[in-house]
Amino acid sequence: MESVIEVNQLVKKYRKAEKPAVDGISFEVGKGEFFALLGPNGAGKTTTISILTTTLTKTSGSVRIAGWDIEKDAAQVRRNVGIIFQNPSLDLDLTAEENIRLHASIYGVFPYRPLYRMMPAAYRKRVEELAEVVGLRDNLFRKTRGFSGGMKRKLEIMRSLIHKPQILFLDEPTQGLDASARQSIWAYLKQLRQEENLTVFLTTHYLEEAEEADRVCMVTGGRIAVLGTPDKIKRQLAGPERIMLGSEELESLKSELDGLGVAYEQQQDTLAVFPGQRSAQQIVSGIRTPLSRLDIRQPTLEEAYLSLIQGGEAV
Ligand SMILES: Nc1ncnc2c1ncn2[C@@H]1O[C@H](COP(=O)(O)OP(=O)(O)OP(=O)(O)O)[C@@H](O)[C@H]1O
Repeated sequence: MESVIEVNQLVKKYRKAEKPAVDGISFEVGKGEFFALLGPNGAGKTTTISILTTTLTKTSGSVRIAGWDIEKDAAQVRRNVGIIFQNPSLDLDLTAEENIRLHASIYGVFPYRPLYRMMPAAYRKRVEELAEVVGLRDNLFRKTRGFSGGMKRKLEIMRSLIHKPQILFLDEPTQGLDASARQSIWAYLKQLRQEENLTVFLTTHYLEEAEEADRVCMVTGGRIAVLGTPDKIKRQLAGPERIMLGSEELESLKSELDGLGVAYEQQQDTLAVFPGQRSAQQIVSGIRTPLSRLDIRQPTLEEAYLSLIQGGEAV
């Protein structure tokens, strides 16, 4: 897969800081990929995303975005990325559309005209398409001061996509939004990824959002602790799947499991069985004791994340 983000041995040491906020990280993100950067407070996520979007200078290392060097070709990098930061940065005295128009002309995507109807047809078409998908069509010409948090976020997403960037950077984009606003923003981003092959680079504290990612990179203390698909991370950090067994005759079940030589752990009236090299089917077919519960539980990303931050050290 073609890489659109290439980060090599990136280091950022703030002035007067004792140790680097970002301490030699390297990774690549492929075109169209959904990549999530996850980590506890102070891990270095905002620092990393700020360097990648040219709003902060690095100490050392190299970064290429859409093939362009973030320092030598900063203008081209900016043309190819859309950015949504933690704090909304809309002008509340302008209408939704005016906010977008201003942004589009600052970026040099469309020339500024004082009225919407005087803007080029291509601009109006893009605005209307985006407004339709995010569901802001009826509010496009209203002042943003009265917008809810969710509406403001949707407008920011529209604004960040007006110049058809290849990569969208989102720094905790759904912070402070309710579950339904979060869900509709994610549904919209999914649609864009499918329709425009957009690459999405996300930092988040919401683990269920990272669960949807193609790959997750967990950072702690400015270093990569683990990088891979959510499935790989779960297996690596939270251990393998468990078979959850319940029975009215728990003692008999335990002695059968002992006889089969499989490891298990009692959790109240349920036994969590660790299948090891065997399949769940092989284990269950060796059991005669009647079962009242049988299910297979995968570790969640939440469990993986907790085991990482409690463990503290890089895996
Ligand atoms: N402008 C700054 N000057 C000095 N140190 C800073 C500055 N910005 C961040 N830091 C430090 O760099 C480290 C990484 O911070 P950063 O904001 O990148 O982490 P984060 O993972 O985004 O955290 P959060 O989830 O809380 O946003 C922290 O120790 C922080 O205190």
